[in-house]
Amino acid sequence: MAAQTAIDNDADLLGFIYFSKSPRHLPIDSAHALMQQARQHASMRANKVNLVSVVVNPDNELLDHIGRELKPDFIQLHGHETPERVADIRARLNVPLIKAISVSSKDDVTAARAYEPLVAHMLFDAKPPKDAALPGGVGAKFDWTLMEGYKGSAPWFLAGGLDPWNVADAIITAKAPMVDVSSGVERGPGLKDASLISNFLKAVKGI
Ligand SMILES: O=C(O)c1ccccc1NCC(=O)[C@H](O)[C@H](O)COP(=O)(O)O
Repeated sequence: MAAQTAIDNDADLLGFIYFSKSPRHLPIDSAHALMQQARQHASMRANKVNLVSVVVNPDNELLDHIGRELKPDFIQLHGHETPERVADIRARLNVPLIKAISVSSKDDVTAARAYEPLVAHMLFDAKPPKDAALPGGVGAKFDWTLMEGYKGSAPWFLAGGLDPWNVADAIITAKAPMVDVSSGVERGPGLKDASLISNFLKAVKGI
């Protein structure tokens, strides 16, 4: 299981996608089973791993369902949720939030300020191509130097087009405290690859 490889290589967080257009989409029952296995594996190894439910413009019904059934450590909002909507979600759920921002310019990075008081972490991902079916997980990179001077009020994630070969350079260039990856550790859409996962984590931990 990919999650086990990630845990064995000291990943801090694992994401479980709830978005039906994604090749990584996991219905709630499947996510529940995988998250249970991941929690058991982490506790056997005395590793702490945080489990993240990733959603896109979720309605309240879905959020309540995820909160109740999956009990994730974080919920990642990867759509066009406004700061007002994020504030509503924060008031509704007792789950720390991660807000993803699609970046193609410095203004996108500046837009993060409005979310910072509302969330545990920001995640900066590349703006997907216009015709993309997915808002994330498409392997698109952005100019990492756009993160220059961004401090953030909490540790933040860099994402988008990262892989075992470029992640060290990305961390150094963007001065990123944390990174997130999806397609860069896959051998095909939705097919996580154990050796890519372990090489990615070795590259990150080796800095
Ligand atoms: O990965 C998906 O399929 C996905 C679908 C819908 C919303 C978000 C999604 N992924 C979110 C992530 O946090 C990815 O890790 C991030 O976008 C980077 O992806 P990649 O460029 O493929 O590493």
